[in-house]
Amino acid sequence: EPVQARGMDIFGTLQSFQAVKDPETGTHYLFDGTRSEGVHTFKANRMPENAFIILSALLGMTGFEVESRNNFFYDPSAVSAHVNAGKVYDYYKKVHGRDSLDGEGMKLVSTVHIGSKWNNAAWNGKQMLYGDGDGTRMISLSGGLDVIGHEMTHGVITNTADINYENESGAINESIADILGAFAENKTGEDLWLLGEDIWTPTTPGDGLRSMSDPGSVYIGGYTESGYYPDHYSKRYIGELDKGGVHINSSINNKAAHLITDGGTHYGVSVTGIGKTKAEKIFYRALTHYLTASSDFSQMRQAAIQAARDLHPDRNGQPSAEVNAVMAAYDAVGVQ
Ligand SMILES: CCCCC[C@H](S)C(=O)N[C@@H](Cc1ccccc1)C(=O)N[C@@H](C)C(=O)O
Ligand SMILES: [Zn+2]
Repeated sequence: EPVQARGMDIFGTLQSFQAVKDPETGTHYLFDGTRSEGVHTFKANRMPENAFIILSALLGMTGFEVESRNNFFYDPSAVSAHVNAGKVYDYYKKVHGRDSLDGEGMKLVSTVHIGSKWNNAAWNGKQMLYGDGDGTRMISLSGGLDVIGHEMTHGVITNTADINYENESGAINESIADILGAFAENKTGEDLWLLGEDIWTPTTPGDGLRSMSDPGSVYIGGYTESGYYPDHYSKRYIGELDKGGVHINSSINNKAAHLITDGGTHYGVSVTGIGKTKAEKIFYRALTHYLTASSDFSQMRQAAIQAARDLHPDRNGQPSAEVNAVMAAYDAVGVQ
């Protein structure tokens, strides 16, 4: 039956959350039945990540129940994954009126300790998977609320536009995961626009895996001519690596989202920001009403403009400030 349980998250913060107790054995499980069909968090058995990703997708393998003693859970990665999944569930419910990833309350399944020192997290079409990080480049990825928002947004994408995961479509897929993941984390200031800042390079503060506000400030190595993430369509990566640069070119659309929200002048184009509350609804509506599996950057622009027009109609034949911000932002990053 449902019980209030406690445990330490990866930052050593005591968390209190929903779990269940097996009346026969008295064992507790990381299952929160208060959010639709539930939030269930498991641990893997150090199986290599590629094997686990495939087998869990094919066979529905989820790993093992997380053990506890006297209703206290001692696995910080699992506690972080469990608590953060609940927070992202609440974000989609409260802000977008969406009941879980499929809109019908589907169970949220996460498994932590995937692979060994794996510096990544994934969505395998059915559940979220989190690595522990190698301790230097990354720490347990389930500690990043924007990471969990990113992976769960892939779940929303699967159940809506189901955007392809390569080339321009893949970059849009990745960018929507970053945008709604960052908005779910709902930080303020520059931290809103950094991805993975809480679990990235524990000894270096203020950095992240990607920056939405200034993509070109983050070094990515030899993928691009400059060695930095692109912040304009003319600088996009064209090649085979990273499935055609899905984690590279996503920065172009991320920058558009930053400009729509906060405004700014980018390559001489000025945008008047409209704020997070409007921006997140425009991107959610673009995803759920206009994007498709093969959407490219140009179609992302059109989808965002149409979503903005739906939510903020023209007046006297003139586009609203919101529609103008979307058009200007895509002009600024060179997407027509
Ligand atoms: C092997 C399967 C790889 C799946 C890639 C997943 S969806 C992904 O994009 N993961 C994010 C994790 C993340 C998210 C936000 C902040 C930090 C890290 C990601 O960006 N992965 C990078 C490291 C990559 O796969 O290149
Ligand atoms: Zn992703």
